[in-house]
Amino acid sequence: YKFWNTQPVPKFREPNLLQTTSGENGESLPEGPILPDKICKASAKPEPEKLLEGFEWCLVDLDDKEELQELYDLLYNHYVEDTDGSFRFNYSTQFLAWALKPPGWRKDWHIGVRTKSASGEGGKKGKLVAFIAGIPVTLKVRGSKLQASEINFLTIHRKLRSKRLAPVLIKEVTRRCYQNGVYQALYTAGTLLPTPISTCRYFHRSLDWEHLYKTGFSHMPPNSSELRQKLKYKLEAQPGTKGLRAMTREDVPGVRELLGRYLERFHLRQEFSEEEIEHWLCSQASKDVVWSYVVEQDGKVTDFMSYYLLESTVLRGTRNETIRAAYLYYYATDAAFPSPTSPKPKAASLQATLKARLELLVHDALILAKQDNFHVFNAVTLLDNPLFLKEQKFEPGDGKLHYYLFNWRTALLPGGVNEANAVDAGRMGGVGIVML
Ligand SMILES: CCCCCCCCCCCCCC(=O)SCCNC(=O)CCNC(=O)[C@H](O)C(C)(C)COP(=O)(O)OP(=O)(O)OC[C@H]1O[C@@H](n2cnc3c(N)ncnc32)[C@H](O)[C@@H]1OP(=O)(O)O
Ligand SMILES: Cc1c(COc2ccc(F)c(F)c2F)oc2cccc(OCCCNCc3cccnc3)c12
Repeated sequence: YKFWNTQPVPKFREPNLLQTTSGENGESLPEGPILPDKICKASAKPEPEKLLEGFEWCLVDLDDKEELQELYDLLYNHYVEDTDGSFRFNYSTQFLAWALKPPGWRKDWHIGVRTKSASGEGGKKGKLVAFIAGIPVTLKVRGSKLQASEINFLTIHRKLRSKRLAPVLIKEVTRRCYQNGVYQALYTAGTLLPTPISTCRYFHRSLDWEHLYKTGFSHMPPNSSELRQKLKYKLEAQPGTKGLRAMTREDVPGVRELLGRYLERFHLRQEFSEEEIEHWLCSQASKDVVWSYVVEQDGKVTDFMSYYLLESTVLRGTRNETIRAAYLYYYATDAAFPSPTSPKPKAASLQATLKARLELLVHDALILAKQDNFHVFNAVTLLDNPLFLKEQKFEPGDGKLHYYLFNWRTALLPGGVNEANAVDAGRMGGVGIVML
């Protein structure tokens, strides 16, 4: 039987709020909202979506250690696994607090579903069995600036799957966004839903091949050996870039300016305030979650790069093994801009300069991550990543990362891969947002 009253079939066919620019008979439609703001606002009911008996809505208070732990436990046991169910993301409590409480965060966008506790009203809290979260984000999509929400960490307890609860959670977070005057949302998913605006692919660069082999993350390629694999991924003991040092709060204005200019080269990107740059890259909240480095030359920040820690639990093994993965986060370099002195360089030589610079920065990131005992370094084919993935020995992952923009019509964006799903540096300039 169904826990959830399947929503009455809507009288009219609900507009697909995820579509690209061509209409039914191929005519090109204008960029912009699919449902006008005032329609969204008017449609936001004052009451939450109905849940069937035995379940109730709740807010998950991430400032409460106990509730943060409950969320951690729900995700630890029921969040995303890789395609063949060998690994599951293990977002730490510090990571979740950092990811879900950026400047401007809203308590009413941390939405949970609990079982109704036996003692009815006001008794002990029931069990947290589902969650969905949104955070506020300022998006730039081609020429448009949107105050949107970023939706993430949608999770339903395994025992409550395939009961149409996900659409109820999505409707509820939509309602609360509308109530707050937010009519667009950005999210990623590994599953193919109506109309992604872009599709990327993730890549993995081995740092500790033996550990990845032992845990079943990596396999022995034909006619290779453990020694040969270790040699293939061997790294220098120290980074090589002159002027490379850990980012500090004093670097925030310089990094914000550099990143802002660098991201203008991508059709989909986020605008960051100084508070947001600090939060995401070098705050107390990002400690032990994000590592950020700058390159300072003649008192100026000319480059920066960062990566975040996200462990995965190994599900098959007996001993509760873990994979410590570093994920390439934001970076920027002034090698992307024509230098004011040299005459207008040809695009090809500018890209060659950028590629060379990014190789050095990412190679140093690999060395630093290896120093900190990470087992693997992951990256997605967004930003300028296609310029260095192959050379830096990243191998393709077995899934895709689809980007979705809810209630905003815009043309498809290149995701750094071609039709054959191979990395393609000719398909850059689209996605400039790194999703956690
Ligand atoms: C303006 C503001 C708007 C705000 C909202 C914007 C939209 C936000 C959208 C959410 C962004 C999330 C971003 C992330 O967090 S992506 C990570 C998602 N989480 C996981 O993968 C964790 C493990 N899996 C689960 O917990 C469940 O399997 C989930 C919860 C994923 C589905 O639960 P369940 O397996 O019990 O299924 P159901 O019977 O309830 O419902 C089946 C329906 O749900 C559709 N479905 C399945 N997976 C997803 C998915 N990842 N995004 C959107 N829709 C999804 C599916 O097409 C089907 O619809 P329809 O095709 O039959 O109609
Ligand atoms: C997703 C994803 C994978 C899929 O493979 C794994 C999934 C879970 C694991 F525990 C694991 F170890 C994987 F390799 O490998 C990645 C490497 C780099 C970045 C990745 O996703 C980044 C954004 C994930 N955010 C939300 C989300 C989560 C899951 C599916 N789709 C979207 C991924």
